[in-house]
Amino acid sequence: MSDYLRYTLPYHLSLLSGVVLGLFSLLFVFLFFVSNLKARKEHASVPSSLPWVGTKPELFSAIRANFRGLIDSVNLFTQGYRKYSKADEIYVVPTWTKGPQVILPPSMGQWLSSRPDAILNAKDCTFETAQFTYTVGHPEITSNDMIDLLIKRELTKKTGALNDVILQEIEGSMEGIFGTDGEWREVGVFDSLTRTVGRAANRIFVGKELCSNMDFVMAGTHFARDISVSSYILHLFPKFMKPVVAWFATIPNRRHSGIAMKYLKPLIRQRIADMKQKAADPTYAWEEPNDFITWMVRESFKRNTEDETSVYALAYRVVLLNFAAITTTTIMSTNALLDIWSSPNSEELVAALREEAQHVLHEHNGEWTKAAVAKLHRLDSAIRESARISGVGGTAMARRVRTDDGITLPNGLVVPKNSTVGVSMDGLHFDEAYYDRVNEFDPFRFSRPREEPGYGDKPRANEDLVTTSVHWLPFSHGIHACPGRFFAANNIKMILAQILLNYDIQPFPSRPPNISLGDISVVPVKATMMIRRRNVKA
Ligand code: HEM
Repeated sequence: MSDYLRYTLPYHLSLLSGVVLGLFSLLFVFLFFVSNLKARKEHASVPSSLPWVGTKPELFSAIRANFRGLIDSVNLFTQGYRKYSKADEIYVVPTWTKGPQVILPPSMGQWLSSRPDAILNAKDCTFETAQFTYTVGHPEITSNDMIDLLIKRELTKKTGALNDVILQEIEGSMEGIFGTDGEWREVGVFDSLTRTVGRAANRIFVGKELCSNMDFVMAGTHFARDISVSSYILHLFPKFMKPVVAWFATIPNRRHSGIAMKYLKPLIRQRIADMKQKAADPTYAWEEPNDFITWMVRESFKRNTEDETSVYALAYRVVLLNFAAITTTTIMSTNALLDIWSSPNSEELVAALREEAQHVLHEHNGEWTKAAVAKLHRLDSAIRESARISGVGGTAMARRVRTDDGITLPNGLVVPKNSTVGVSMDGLHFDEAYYDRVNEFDPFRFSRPREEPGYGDKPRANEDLVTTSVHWLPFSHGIHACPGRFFAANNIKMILAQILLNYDIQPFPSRPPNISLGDISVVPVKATMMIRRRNVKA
C-alpha cells in the first residue's frame, strides 16, 4: 500500500493542484463577472447627462473603471477638477470604495457643507465606504451620539489644560524609541509616531496605566488598518455574498478589537463601581481620573438603554474612538515630519521652527500650556501646509443622498437617492485660485502674514491648523468638520515641538513618496529616519 501511495502520490498531487487551480480560476472569473455587474448597476444610478473621467468604451468597462479608480484616483480627480470643476461643472469619478462619486465644483462647496443629515448624510457615507456593517458591526453603538457629544463637550474644552500629562507620555515614548544617549538610531517614522500619538492620546482616553501598554495601543491601530483592508475586499462582492466573505475577511478585525476589549472591559467595570461608590459615599478614598472613560461613564449614568450603559458597549466606544483618532493623527504627523525634513532648505527651516519652539517655551516658563501651543504659529503653518500638499486627497465632504426624491443641486440637476456627492480635495488644494505656487511646500505660507509688521491691524481670514474652509479640507468643513481636530492639532504640535527641541533628524535626500491607493494617498509606512537625542540625558 505504501509503495502504491509513493508511486501514485505525484500523480494525485498534480491532479489536486490542477483541481485547486481550476476552482480558483472559476472563482476569479465568477468574481469578475459579478463585480462588473455590481459596478454597472452603481454607475447606471448616476444621471446620464454627467461627464465621467476614467471610463472608456471597453469590455467590462464598469469594473475596469473602478479598478482605475483604485490605482490612479489622484490623477482622475485632478483631471476632472481641471476640466470640469474649473468650468463650474459637475463630473463623476469611479472609485473602488465609494462607488461613483459625483464631484461638485468649488462654487457649490459651501452649500454642500451646510446640508443637514436628513438630506445629505455624512455617516451613511463613512459607514458604506468602510463597510461598517461587516467590518465593525454594532450599528446601535456606531450610530449613537455619545462619542461625538463627549468629544465636543468634554475633550475639546479640556484640550490644553491636560497638556502636562500628555507631555509626560510624549517624552516617555520618545525616550524609549529614540534613546537618550545621543547615538544615531534608525527608526520607522510611521511606527514611532503611531506609538507616540497612540500613547499621548490614550493618556486622555483611558488614563495613565493603560496608555503606555503597547499591546493595547497597537491593537487599536491594527483594528483601524483591518477595517480598511477588509472593506477593500468586501467592495468586490455583491451584497448577498458579503456576510460569508466578511466572516473570513474580518478575522483580524475581531482579533485586534478583542485584544483592546480585553484591557478595556475590566477598567470600565472598575470605574463604574468606583464612581457609584464615590457618589454613594463621598468619603470613599478614591479620586476620579479626568479622562474620557470618566466622562463617558458619567454620561452613561444619565442614559438607560443597554447600548449606552453596558460595560461592553462603553468599551467598544473607546475602540471606535481609537479608530477615529490615532491613525488619522499619525498620518498628519508623518506627512508633516517628512515634508519638513525633506524640504530643500530643511536645515534653515528646522532652525526657524526650533527657534520658535524655544522662544515660546521660554516665554511660558517651560510649560506647554494651551496659550503656549497656540503661539507656535510657524509650526502650525508648516503642518497645515503639509496637510494641503500631502493630504489624503480623494473626495472630501462625501455625502449620501438620503431623500427618496433625490436632491436638487444648486444648478437644478437632480441626483437620485443613495448617490454620493462631494468635492475633490486635491483639486481644491492645488488650485492657483486659492494658493500661489501650488506645487511648492511653503511651510510659512500661513504664518508669514502674522510675522509681518502691523499684522494685528489687518482684517485677514484666520488660517490656523484647526480652521477649515471649502478649499482646505483635511478635517472636512461645515456641520461635520472633524470634532477631534482641536485635540489632534494640539498633540501633533506638541510632538513635533518636542522633536525639534530634543532631537536631531538627518534630512531626507528626497521626500519618501506617498502612494495612491483607492481614492486616497497613503503615507510611506516603511520609511525610516536617522534620529538622535540632542541634549544627552545622563
Ligand atoms: C489629524 C487627525 C484627524 C483628521 C485628519 C481627521 C479627519 C476627519 C474627517 C475628514 C472627518 C469626516 C468629516 C466629514 O464627514 O465631513 C472626521 C470625522 C470625525 N472625526 Fe476626525 N480626524 C482627525 C482626528 C480625530 C480625533 C483625534 C478624533 C477624536 C478625538 C476624531 C473624531 C472624529 C469623529 C467622531 C468624526 C465624525 C464626526 C461627524 O460625523 O460629525 N478625529 N475626521
